[in-house]
Amino acid sequence: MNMGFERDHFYRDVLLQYASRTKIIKDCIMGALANLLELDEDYFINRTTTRARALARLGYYPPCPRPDLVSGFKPHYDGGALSILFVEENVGGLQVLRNGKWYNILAKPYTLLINIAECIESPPHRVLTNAEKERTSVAIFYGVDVETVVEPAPGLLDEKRLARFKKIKAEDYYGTVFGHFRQGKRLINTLII
Ligand SMILES: O=C(O)CCC(=O)C(=O)O
Ligand SMILES: [Fe+2]
Repeated sequence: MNMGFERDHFYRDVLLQYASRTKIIKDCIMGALANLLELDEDYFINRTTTRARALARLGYYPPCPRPDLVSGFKPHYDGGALSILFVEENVGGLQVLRNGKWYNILAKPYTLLINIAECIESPPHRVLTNAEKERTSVAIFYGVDVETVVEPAPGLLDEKRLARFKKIKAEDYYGTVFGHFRQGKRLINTLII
């Protein structure tokens, strides 16, 4: 019997089911966010659905004897539209930067952490290593439609609120965003007007 195949198959089914269910959450949040910003309710949903990529990243952080010297995940901004993160409870490590201070984000049982990503506005975050406990996480990154243009929403601009960033085709965004990340730079900074 090919146990490897059986396992892979099961794993794929679970991941697909998880991703399609969290996609419903993604659409709820995209709709609510558009409503809050007084844009058309479908504004973000239309740009993150048809040919949008979704990516899963499974993180395993082994215990590390020197958390003071080794980071789990360097400070970064998530790419795309929205990330949904499932982390182990009781193992901290995730931190978000706000007003120059890193805040611990603790996971409660049965909760998902939602992170707005860079095409809307991502907070910088990082993961610290833990000296005693191992940690696993499942992140699903919901991206933007490859045929869309990432731009300041026209509905949010007027003569007093001018665009602060140039537009970029989603295709070009994805083509260059990881290269910038690897170099410790931010693509968005190259779009400042
Ligand atoms: O593992 C985590 O808790 C966060 C990982 C993360 O920020 C990412 O994969 O972008
Ligand atoms: Fe992240």
